[in-house]
Amino acid sequence: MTDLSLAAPAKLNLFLHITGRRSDGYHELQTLFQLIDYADQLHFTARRDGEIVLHTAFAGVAHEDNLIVRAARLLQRRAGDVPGADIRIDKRLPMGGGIGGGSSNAATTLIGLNRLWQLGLKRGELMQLATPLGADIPVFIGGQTAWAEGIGERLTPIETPRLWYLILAPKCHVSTATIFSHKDLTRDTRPIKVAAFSQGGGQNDCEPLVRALYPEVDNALIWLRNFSPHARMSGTGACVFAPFDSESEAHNALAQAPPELPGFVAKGISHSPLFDLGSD
Ligand SMILES: C[C@](O)(CO)[C@H](O)COP(=O)(O)OP(=O)(O)OC[C@H]1O[C@@H](n2ccc(N)nc2=O)[C@H](O)[C@@H]1O
Ligand SMILES: Nc1ncnc2c1ncn2[C@@H]1O[C@H](COP(=O)(O)OP(=O)(O)OP(=O)(O)O)[C@@H](O)[C@H]1O
Repeated sequence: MTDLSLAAPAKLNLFLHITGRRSDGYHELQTLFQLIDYADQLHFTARRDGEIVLHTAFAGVAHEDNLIVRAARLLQRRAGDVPGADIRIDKRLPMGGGIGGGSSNAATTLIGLNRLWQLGLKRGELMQLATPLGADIPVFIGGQTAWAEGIGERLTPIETPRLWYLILAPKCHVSTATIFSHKDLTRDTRPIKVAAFSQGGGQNDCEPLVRALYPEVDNALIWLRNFSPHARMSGTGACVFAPFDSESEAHNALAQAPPELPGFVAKGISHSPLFDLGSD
């Protein structure tokens, strides 16, 4: 019997500027993390023997490399003696899609096991613990749509217009590490203020490079721009998205998508279900 089931929602990077590079190789960036109501679902059950067992197999990802298992072990190391957990996941988010699937799974695991094991760690403590595991994890632990700086971990919650998004997942896998280490990546965008973004400024600095390397992403953006001039890539891709005022407009566009462009429609949300679970 499952003790706790929690969602792990996706994010879109409404824009992504790379403003510099730190001495440890990580990039300084500015982005707006828009949370959406499209999610994986994780199920946690306590064990008695201290083991962490993920029962759902992922193609191409070893058990110990899975961000769910790595997050659970991180918390276990921090907490010491814990009962362990059986974990299952209903996976919907495309892997390597730039919409934060792995990071969100890790965040939900930390919030879920913190509750299941009754550790009482505060949200800020979980965020700090998680940042070395993935720069995108803190925003999911926070559970709020946010403006982000630093390597993506300095977060300021922000209200965004209530929009629907059509997200397309071209059938290619883009490695975040490959894009961030590429010689042709633009790394010197000047920082902007929130107001400049709200007035229509901002772009995704990874987009030109990923489009050049992956024709599937390029074609997806060309197709989507027939419906919206605001179509953009999320993160380091491969997913691209466009905003719509209504759910029906987004579904109407999705219905016309060619077979090589699977996708889904999601609503932008200001708070995820995890927001109510963390304690500050
Ligand atoms: C592209 C974004 O998804 C935008 O939200 C994130 O910046 C990526 O976040 P993430 O997938 O959680 O990234 P990590 O797992 O921490 O790092 C993956 C790879 O991207 C590089 N990386 C990541 C974030 C960042 N600010 N600068 C980087 O250079 C890291 O060096 C690493 O090689
Ligand atoms: N639980 C997990 N879910 C998805 N991918 C995972 C998971 N654990 C490990 N991975 C590995 O991490 C890689 C990146 O996964 P993820 O879905 O987070 O990328 P992404 O969508 O590009 O995310 P981001 O926007 O954070 O860069 C995957 O290709 C996979 O090899």
